[in-house]
Amino acid sequence: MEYENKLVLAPMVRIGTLPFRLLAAEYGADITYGEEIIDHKLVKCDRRLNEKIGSIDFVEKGTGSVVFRTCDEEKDRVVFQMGTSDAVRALTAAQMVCKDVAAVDINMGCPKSFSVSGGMGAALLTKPDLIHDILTTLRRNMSIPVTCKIRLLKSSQDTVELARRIEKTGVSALAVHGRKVPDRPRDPAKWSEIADVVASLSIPVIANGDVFDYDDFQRIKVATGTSSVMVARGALWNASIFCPKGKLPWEDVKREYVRKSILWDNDIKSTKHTLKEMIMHHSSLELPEGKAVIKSDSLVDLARLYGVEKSYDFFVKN
Ligand SMILES: Cc1cc2nc3c(=O)[nH]c(=O)nc-3n(C[C@H](O)[C@H](O)[C@H](O)COP(=O)(O)O)c2cc1C
Repeated sequence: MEYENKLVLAPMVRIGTLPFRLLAAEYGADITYGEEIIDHKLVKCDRRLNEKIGSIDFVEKGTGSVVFRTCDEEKDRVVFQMGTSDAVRALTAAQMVCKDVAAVDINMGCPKSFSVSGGMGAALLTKPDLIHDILTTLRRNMSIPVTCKIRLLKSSQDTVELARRIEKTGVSALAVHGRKVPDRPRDPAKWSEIADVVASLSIPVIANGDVFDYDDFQRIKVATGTSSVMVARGALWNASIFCPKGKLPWEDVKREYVRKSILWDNDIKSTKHTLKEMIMHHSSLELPEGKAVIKSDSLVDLARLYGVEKSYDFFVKN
């Protein structure tokens, strides 16, 4: 996979499942990251072909829950993002999915206590030897691209130093979220510090942070000097942000998301969570639509709510 000149859907826990990734791609995303999946969880899964819907599922033994679902249509652009703190376990997990995805990415930016206390996510940023171990192990043993996603360190110099070490492991690209570990999402992303990384590396850098409109793609490219841009919240709130002609009405985007969730038999909890996040941004969960989503028990309830019963009938009959 190439990483130059790409519009990228960022990894988002509980959001970046198959229907959301396909939605973003339909609107113009070139590369779509899946939600972070922890290596411990993936290694407990079996790979199964789901003949009913034509997906490839990684299903947890014992519970039967689908941990990762993908399909042939996205094989050349989907990135499997992993949470890990151990090179050997990361490799075991990566080898399980490598034939079904375009690349594997390691999350080195998540500041949440669940990740950090397990030595994953942003905890890795202070362990350059472990980063080296994980990335070189994956690189040497995998034929698909390996990448990672970091946050900024305390000083720009520290970030550049770490980015240079990461580049030496042979990764194909580096995504940089322009915030530091203690920063909140409302703090502005520091595009100038991403620019320092871009200027110091030869591999493609994917700039991430505060892209909310199509015009922002050009602004962040100019400000950072890179050609590839990753979007999280801007895509969550309206996945058609990737359309060069401008965003579609969010009502249409939401309905298309529900339709795809039905066709790909998406987990109802994850579908509701994504819809609630969209509604909270544009309106309120206290209004009738929000209340109805909260009350929905199944995809058929959501099909009725959004007037896409035909998709549900198609799903049931086929
Ligand atoms: C709902 C949500 C879930 C996220 N989950 C992940 C994740 O699984 N892995 C990751 O590396 N970053 C995750 N992030 C961080 C985003 O990928 C991104 O780095 C951050 O939101 C900044 O981009 P933005 O300004 O476009 O939102 C998440 C962000 C949001 C809003």
